[in-house]
Amino acid sequence: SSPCDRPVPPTAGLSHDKWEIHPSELMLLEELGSGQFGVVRRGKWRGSIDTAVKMMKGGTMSEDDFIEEAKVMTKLQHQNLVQLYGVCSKHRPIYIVTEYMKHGSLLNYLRRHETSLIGNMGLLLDMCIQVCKGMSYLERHNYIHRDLAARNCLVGSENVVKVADFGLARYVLDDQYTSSGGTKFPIKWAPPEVLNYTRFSSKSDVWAYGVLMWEVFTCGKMPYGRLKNTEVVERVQRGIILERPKACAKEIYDVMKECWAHGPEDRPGFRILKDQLALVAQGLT
Ligand SMILES: CN(C)c1ccc2c(c1)CCN(c1cccc(-c3cc(Nc4ccc(C(=O)N5CCOCC5)cn4)c(=O)n(C)c3)c1CO)C2=O
Repeated sequence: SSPCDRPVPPTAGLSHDKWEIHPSELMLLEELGSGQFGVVRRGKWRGSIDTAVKMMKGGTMSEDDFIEEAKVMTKLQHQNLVQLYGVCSKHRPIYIVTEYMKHGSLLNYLRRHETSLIGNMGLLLDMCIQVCKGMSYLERHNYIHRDLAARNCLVGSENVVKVADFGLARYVLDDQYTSSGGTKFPIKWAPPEVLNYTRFSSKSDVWAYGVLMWEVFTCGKMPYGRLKNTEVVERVQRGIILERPKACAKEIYDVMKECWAHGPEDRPGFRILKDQLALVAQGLT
């Protein structure tokens, strides 16, 4: 697309480091929760722009590497990706400033609205399609999420769903999270090649996307229930997959099953998935 029809990131022209945000232009508001890197607060930027501000707790992130990567991340712009506006990196703790999504995580949204969502297959499918569009954009830019799950997607007004925190897994210092043997490693969203060789790719994101679809059609159930991580690893390596959720039509479950092909090369890419889900959505109307 030509530069003129790409939205100019609001950080443009701020300073020669256009991804650098001046803390004086941020007004910090209520706490939204805390994640891998510490507390996140809602903020107003330049008086009017709604933002979420991650305030990096010391020792949680390899900050210099992230600040370098932030320059790339601010260029990833898509209506189904939570936009990184910039960073405040001239002080400690550093701040990561992103677009604000008023309904919080997709996982909590699904659990909070289960009664109104469970019968609405069209809406659940639309949420999956929005995530697929965001992931298809990342795939096109050879960008791997590494921790795609409903907890890492966010919901805005009018049921807009966006993928958040893509690529951040690379900067987490907690090895309980980064090593596949760690207690915080997302085992239940990981394919065999990640469990065995931590080999991440857009095709391992596709496996995780299949699990995210399962989360959506169960309105936020925990995959594999209360099975221990060791039991899940054993099942996944033996090719046992998640069962079809009651609220999920067979042709939607067929797409989920494609995402769980044992070999990454046998899984479709997000572009293909997008087309398949669009056809299923047409068939539903
Ligand atoms: C390494 N990986 C994968 C990471 C790293 C950091 C994080 C995450 C994964 C995911 C979790 N996380 C995190 C932590 C805290 C906040 C945010 C977080 C929360 C937002 N929004 C909201 C809005 C409302 C509410 C809320 O309280 N409610 C209750 C009432 O009904 C409406 C919803 C919560 N969050 C938001 O817009 N962003 C951008 C980030 C986020 C998401 O960003 C992180 O900060």
